[in-house]
Amino acid sequence: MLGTLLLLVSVLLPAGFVWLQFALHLPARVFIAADGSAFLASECDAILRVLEDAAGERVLSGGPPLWDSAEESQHYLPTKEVRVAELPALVAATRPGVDRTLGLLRRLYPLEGARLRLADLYVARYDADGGVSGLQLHVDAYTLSFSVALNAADEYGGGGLEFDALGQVRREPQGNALLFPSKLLHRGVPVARHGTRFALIGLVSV
Ligand SMILES: O=C(O)CCC(=O)C(=O)O
Ligand SMILES: [Fe+2]
Repeated sequence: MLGTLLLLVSVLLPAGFVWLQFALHLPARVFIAADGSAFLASECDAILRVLEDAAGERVLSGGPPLWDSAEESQHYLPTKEVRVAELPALVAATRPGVDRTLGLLRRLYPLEGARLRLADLYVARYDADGGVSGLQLHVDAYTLSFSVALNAADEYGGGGLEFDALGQVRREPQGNALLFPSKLLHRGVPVARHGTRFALIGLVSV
């Protein structure tokens, strides 16, 4: 019994140490990947088209609504999310941009060559009328996070991603990605007045 316990501790200690290193020593910096360095506007349009088609098919087939599937959310908060892995066409449409974004994370944060693992990838939506309009202040469950603006900021009123420490709401143009350490407090500002905001969210463990 004691032998098993010791073995467990000796395995957990280095893993815990590595986690602490990254979680606590990452610079509290938010980077903006602009001008197609993360996602092209055309790739964002393609992603939204896949979602629109999938939502339509669900209605036709009488299946559960596409945007009803937030059980796997990391948040104990109401969200409207579609997991990318649920739809093969969504996996294909997001892959080039996700690969570029992971490359940027590798270059921008001091990760000492550590392997990055995409722990979760989903599209979040916020609607001005009805449903979920925003997401209250929180930290994410992993080490690094990114949020890609899938649609143009003039398609919704209010909205955007706010970082507590920056005291600034970022309403990015389509295709721009915000890259940040997961433990920086942030929130999805409620979409008010009109429209819908779509964001592709990636959570990365190191
Ligand atoms: O709305 C966003 O851009 C970020 C969403 C978010 O923080 C999350 O899903 O954890
Ligand atoms: Fe978050």
